[in-house]
Amino acid sequence: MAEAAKRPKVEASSAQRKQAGHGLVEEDGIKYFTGLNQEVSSEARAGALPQGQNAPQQCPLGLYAEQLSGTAFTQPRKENFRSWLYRIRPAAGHEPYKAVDIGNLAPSFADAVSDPNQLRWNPFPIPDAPTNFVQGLSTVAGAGDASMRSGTAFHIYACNTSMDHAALYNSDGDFLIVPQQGTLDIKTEFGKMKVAPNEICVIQRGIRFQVNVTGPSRGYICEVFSGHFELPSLGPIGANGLANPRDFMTPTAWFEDVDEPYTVYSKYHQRFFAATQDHSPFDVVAWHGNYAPFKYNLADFNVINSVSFDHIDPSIFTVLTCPTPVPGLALVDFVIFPPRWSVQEHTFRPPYYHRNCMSEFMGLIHGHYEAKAEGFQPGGATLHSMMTPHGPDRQCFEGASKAKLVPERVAEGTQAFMFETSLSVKTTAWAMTGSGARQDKYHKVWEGLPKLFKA
Ligand SMILES: O=C(O)Cc1cc(O)ccc1O
Ligand SMILES: [Fe+2]
Repeated sequence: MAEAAKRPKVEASSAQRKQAGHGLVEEDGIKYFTGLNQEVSSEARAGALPQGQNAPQQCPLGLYAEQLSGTAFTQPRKENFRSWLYRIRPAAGHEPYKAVDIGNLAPSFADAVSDPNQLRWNPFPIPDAPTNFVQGLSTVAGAGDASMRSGTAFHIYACNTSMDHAALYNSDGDFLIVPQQGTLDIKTEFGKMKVAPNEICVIQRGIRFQVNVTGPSRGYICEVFSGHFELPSLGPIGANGLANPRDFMTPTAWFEDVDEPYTVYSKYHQRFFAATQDHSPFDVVAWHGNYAPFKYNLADFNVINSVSFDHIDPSIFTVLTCPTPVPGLALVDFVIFPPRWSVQEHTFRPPYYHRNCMSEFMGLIHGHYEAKAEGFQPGGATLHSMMTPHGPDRQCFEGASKAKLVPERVAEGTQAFMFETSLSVKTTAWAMTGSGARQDKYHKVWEGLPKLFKA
């Protein structure tokens, strides 16, 4: 069999994805809708959704109707996101929220660290002591202010314990979660999602969710304080390519009717608050709308690149973008560096040396990043802030400037990614010292690049 034919197209759980009736697929025993931000309806009990109206005087099956708005009521129709939830009890029924001191969130970037240096971190440590997803959240970098709905934050989660009888919702923005180690079994108000390394998920503002793990688990989170992630426009690429809409998967309704104490955490102004209630918040029996979490397998990304010469800008690998009101300017682009063929002629093929008016935060899910010989490891990170010069290290430059330019598979068994923001980010004390993961000699990778100039 030819090499290419042997190479699996999809990794991990997507390999088992099956059609499961009209507009649905099934994976790991969970049914999902396919598509992105579509208007859908889902019932975990037949007859639970009212027909012809959202708020009947009495809802079917004795449920309460509740609207969850992801955009202002008045935003234009094609950007208007909201869902109607039909639940056993409304979300409003809980004891008062009290501030709790857990995790390492940065409540503000005003006093965070300004550092224009190239920054790199070893794999962030996963604690040995029992730590759940909420307790294991730490902010690395960011800019802006959640209360002004303006900005972004990059976090690491590192945990080993499930969120038993607990849920979290984020008032500050949307989470794009990138697992690096350990599969996440996520319960949400909209249903369940299983998200393995090399998959990502987006859980939008306000949605209650619970993260369950089976062992040491780590990953990256990009939080956006405004807007929502969407597919990039394809321009002259045409109607298909990059991340295709049908590969996005949204949970179908699932609920638990559990009258036991639950803690609900609220992330509000980048701080945690906790409230108790006497029942599970995962009591949504049916829902309809277009505001719902989703997941995506990065192995489904259709890679497009130069087949003639030169290194194409990494925007060609954009999976999702969170736009600003300025056309073409992202608050954050989520970009990957997937396995692919490299065929460019008379070209220095790795990333070029560059200085960017965007800030580039990179992580590695698995494998080895093409622009760095060593030192950038899975579970670690780099930050090249606005106008911070960077590019291939010396070893990579020397190899690639002399390499024989045959067609070559690059980044095989690898998945690096980038959160690229138009903001100028600051780092946190946790990132710079508390985590113990920062490499203080990173700048040395560019040391000794020889003078090749021939006058
Ligand atoms: O800096 C990086 O490694 C990311 C990156 C990759 C690339 O191919 C071109 C530009 C760029 O910023
Ligand atoms: Fe870069």
